[in-house]
Amino acid sequence: METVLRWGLLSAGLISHDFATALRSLPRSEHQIAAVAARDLGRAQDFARRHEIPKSYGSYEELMKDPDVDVVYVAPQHPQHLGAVLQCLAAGKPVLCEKPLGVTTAEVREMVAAARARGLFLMEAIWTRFFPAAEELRALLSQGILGEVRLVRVDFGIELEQFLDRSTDWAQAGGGLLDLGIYCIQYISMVAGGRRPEKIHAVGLLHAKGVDDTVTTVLQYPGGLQASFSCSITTKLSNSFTVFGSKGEAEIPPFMHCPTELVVNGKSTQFPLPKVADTEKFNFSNSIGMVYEAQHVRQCLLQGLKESPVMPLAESELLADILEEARRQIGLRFLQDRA
Ligand SMILES: NC(=O)C1=CN([C@@H]2O[C@H](COP(=O)(O)OP(=O)(O)OC[C@H]3O[C@@H](n4cnc5c(N)ncnc54)[C@H](OP(=O)(O)O)[C@@H]3O)[C@@H](O)[C@H]2O)C=CC1
Ligand SMILES: O=C1OC[C@@H](O)[C@H](O)[C@H]1O
Repeated sequence: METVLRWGLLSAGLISHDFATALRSLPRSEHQIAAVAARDLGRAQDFARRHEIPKSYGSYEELMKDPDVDVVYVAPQHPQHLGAVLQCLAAGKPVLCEKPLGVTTAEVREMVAAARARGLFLMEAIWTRFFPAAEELRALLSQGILGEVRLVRVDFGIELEQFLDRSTDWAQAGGGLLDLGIYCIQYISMVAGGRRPEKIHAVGLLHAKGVDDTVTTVLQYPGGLQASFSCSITTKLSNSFTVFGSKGEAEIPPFMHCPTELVVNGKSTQFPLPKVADTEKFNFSNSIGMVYEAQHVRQCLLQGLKESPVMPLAESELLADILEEARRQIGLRFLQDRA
């Protein structure tokens, strides 16, 4: 593969706009956007004009056949990830798919198996892990700076119901767990070294529209590590993440899902975002930070990797398992859940 990575974007939606804006801030010798596809050609064309993308398609399938696309960024809403990812893999394209990779564990395992069967790269876009603050925390944990890690607390609550229709759309697998809770679980799993919890207990309030409104879950890992998280689409929470160990504590303040600060035993270190022109507007907080995951994907592909060592496929499966068990315990089922 040439050193320039040519992206194809599936969807002309909100996060796809942010990702395109972030990609355009990177050196063109390393990242270019070759094409965008949307269900509606007109919207794809408008998006392409906005982002100076040479090609636009009115169907995802057309983009997947484009030989000028090296990797596909899958960014429709949750329920559309499965079909798009499987089609991309069948077309021989490596994939970066937005979180959550799938709505159910069965969906995630189907995508993982397809990627492995075809020997193609697949990564769930848990962009948080690629921020310098998160990388620094991983390094400190591996050095044992906090001693034996004993307890993790994290929460993610935003009043999404007030401005994001999909957050309360049951048919689109809305709610807090899949959209926001996944960020909490990925931090807990990162601290736990990707190990499987031995106990999961979830309590939850369901929203009038049938999705999860606010959920609190506790987990226990072999060896005694305990973790708790809360997520909400109706209540603003602290949106911070804290790890307590036998020798100290580390905290990532809000917004922990796109971190620019790490506090270790009271000492703060800032990790400023890359500079971007004031004229560039984003739909979500700190989206310029999507450059980190894009650069990671390029490095993985240049090295011929089939999955990310930082966000491995087995861990995407584990995140899906934890999400599904929490949903089961609070009585939340989606269309995609098998009988
Ligand atoms: N990493 C991050 O920080 C963020 C990640 N995300 C993730 O990205 C994904 C998209 O979120 P967001 O951009 O806010 O979503 P949008 O509401 O912008 O929808 C994205 C696209 O999904 C497709 N779509 C929407 N509704 C339907 C439907 N009913 N049936 C079929 N397709 C539909 C459309 O694709 P088309 O354009 O082709 O018509 C739409 O443009 C989610 O999975 C979310 O978890 C979202 C926000 C932040
Ligand atoms: O990934 C996300 O991060 C920020 C939230 O506002 C958004 O709904 C979610 O999809």
